[in-house]
Amino acid sequence: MIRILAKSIRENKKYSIIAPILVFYQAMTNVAVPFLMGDLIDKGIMKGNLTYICHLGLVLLLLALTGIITGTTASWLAGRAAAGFSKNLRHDLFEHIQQFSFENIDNFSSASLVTRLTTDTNNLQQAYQGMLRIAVRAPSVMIFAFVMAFVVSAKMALIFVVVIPILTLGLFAIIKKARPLFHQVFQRYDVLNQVVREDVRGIRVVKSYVRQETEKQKFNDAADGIYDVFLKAQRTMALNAPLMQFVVNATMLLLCWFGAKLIVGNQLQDGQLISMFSYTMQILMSLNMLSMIFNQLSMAEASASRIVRVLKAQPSIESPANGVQTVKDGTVDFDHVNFSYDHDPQKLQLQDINLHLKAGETLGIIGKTGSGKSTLVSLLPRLYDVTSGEVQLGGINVQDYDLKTLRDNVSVVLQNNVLFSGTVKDNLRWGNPHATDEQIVQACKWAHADEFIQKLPDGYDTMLEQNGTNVSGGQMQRLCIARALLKNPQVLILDDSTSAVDTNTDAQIRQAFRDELPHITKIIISQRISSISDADQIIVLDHGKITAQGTHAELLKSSKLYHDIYESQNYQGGEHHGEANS
Ligand SMILES: Nc1ncnc2c1ncn2[C@@H]1O[C@H](COP(=O)(O)OP(=O)(O)OP(=O)(O)O)[C@@H](O)[C@H]1O
Repeated sequence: MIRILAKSIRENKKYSIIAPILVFYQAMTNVAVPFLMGDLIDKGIMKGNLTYICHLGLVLLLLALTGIITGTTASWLAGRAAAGFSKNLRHDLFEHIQQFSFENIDNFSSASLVTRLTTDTNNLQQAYQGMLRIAVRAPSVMIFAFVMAFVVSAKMALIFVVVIPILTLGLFAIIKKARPLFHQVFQRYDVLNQVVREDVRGIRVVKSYVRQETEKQKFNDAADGIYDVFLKAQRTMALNAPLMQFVVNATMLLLCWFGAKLIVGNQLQDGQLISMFSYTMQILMSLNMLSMIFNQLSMAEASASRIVRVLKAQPSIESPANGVQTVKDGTVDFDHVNFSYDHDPQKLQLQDINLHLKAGETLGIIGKTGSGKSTLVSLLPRLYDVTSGEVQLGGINVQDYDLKTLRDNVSVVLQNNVLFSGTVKDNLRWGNPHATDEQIVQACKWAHADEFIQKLPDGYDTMLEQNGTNVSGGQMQRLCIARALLKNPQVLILDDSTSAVDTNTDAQIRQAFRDELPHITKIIISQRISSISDADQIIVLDHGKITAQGTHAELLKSSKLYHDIYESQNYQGGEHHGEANS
């Protein structure tokens, strides 16, 4: 785990090495000061030796100054190293997630990937900063203060031999109790993130179904969940203060008692007793800091393992070495294709699919909800890989293509397509970053989007809100089709992508495809018979199987399901008057 995370340190390595060295130096100065102070009192002040006071005073001043400078520099370097580390880690995570297949995303869920990129990475940043400073400072101060205490007075230092194990046991018992609670806090943050994400993304649905109260309740439950566990954890951690107070006071009392005895017996000097007080504070405070950093590191461990799980996950679909770089044409073949999302041959979502499409042909796909239409088309651009059988494009197995080449040549307008914040033109250029303005306008004309874009306040430079909330559903679908056309693909897949477009415009878009883009193979999934009735061939899917195949006229005779859908859409003389009733 550490080896994988350490890869993200990179250019911050030098800061990560220098910071602990400076922290160590600062710790040494902190430990040296009480010893020299004691000396200054005993040999300088008590004996009225001004030269000694001046010399030692100067040394003390120098130590204090260098301690402050190294401490401040160390803080700055550790902060910089930790921020740089988390920036790299976030970048590495993001890059890795970009290579994920749909299956990988399904496995992690997008909400949990967001938490890992944000909350978990923040935890690691704080833990890393703590590691560079406190995890070095606390043990260094503790060990050296302990040694110095022995140097000053071995007899009195024996007090620490008794006190330190008691305090250590107490502190770690508290942490042991609080640790699982802190882990729970982070899990509950996941729940809160999920609720907020869902609500914010679906705010329009929430409002239209007047579900604000339910959503508020869900949010309150999640927020209260965090509050409750956090309160429990803090209640446990609050025991730290009385324990520390008790141990510090008890140690001071013991020191006073033994110290007074030793001073009376001339075995200890006043300055040495004062040094012992300082060392007591340093040792006990360091122990407290150690327990805190131990807690922070153990919390970060949970975040680290969640992040490493993502970094270790291999993309389930990768580009082959020396993949084919060109696609001859848009011929599509499905040869005895079976598919299961769970890789389980007993739970197939697609069964024995056989299809042959010549380049430029149009295939219509219709079937009930959940019959496997989207699944079928997702196999062509390798959004998922077949469980058995073979899918070919241009006569070559899709798995033999370079993945970018394949996806550039198979343009998919998905069912839940999204637009991103930016101008209309920016969004369209996702299809082809080098597209000229003329090419953009042309694609929009084919998709019947040009007309409404021209009417937008700034035309093609109009800003779109995230997910295209300032355009209508049908306009968004047409923009997505234009974006897909700009890729100049061999195959264009429209997965129910004109459902919000009126039938007239839908027909005009298909007409444009036929007239202007005859070389592109078109695969159209639709719930509307009118959207596919003029296709060269149509397949009817039912429970993952092709139950009928042919032209519109043939299917009306041969497929009862097709006929029923046709009837339910109230066709009269080829005119469409309704929607699919699947
Ligand atoms: N990511 C997924 N993981 C697991 N099962 C899935 C996944 N996506 C779809 N399924 C399942 O696969 C089957 C086919 O789903 P698919 O989305 O292909 O149907 P569809 O015909 O396109 O439906 P619709 O018309 O509603 O879009 C369904 O039973 C569905 O629950």
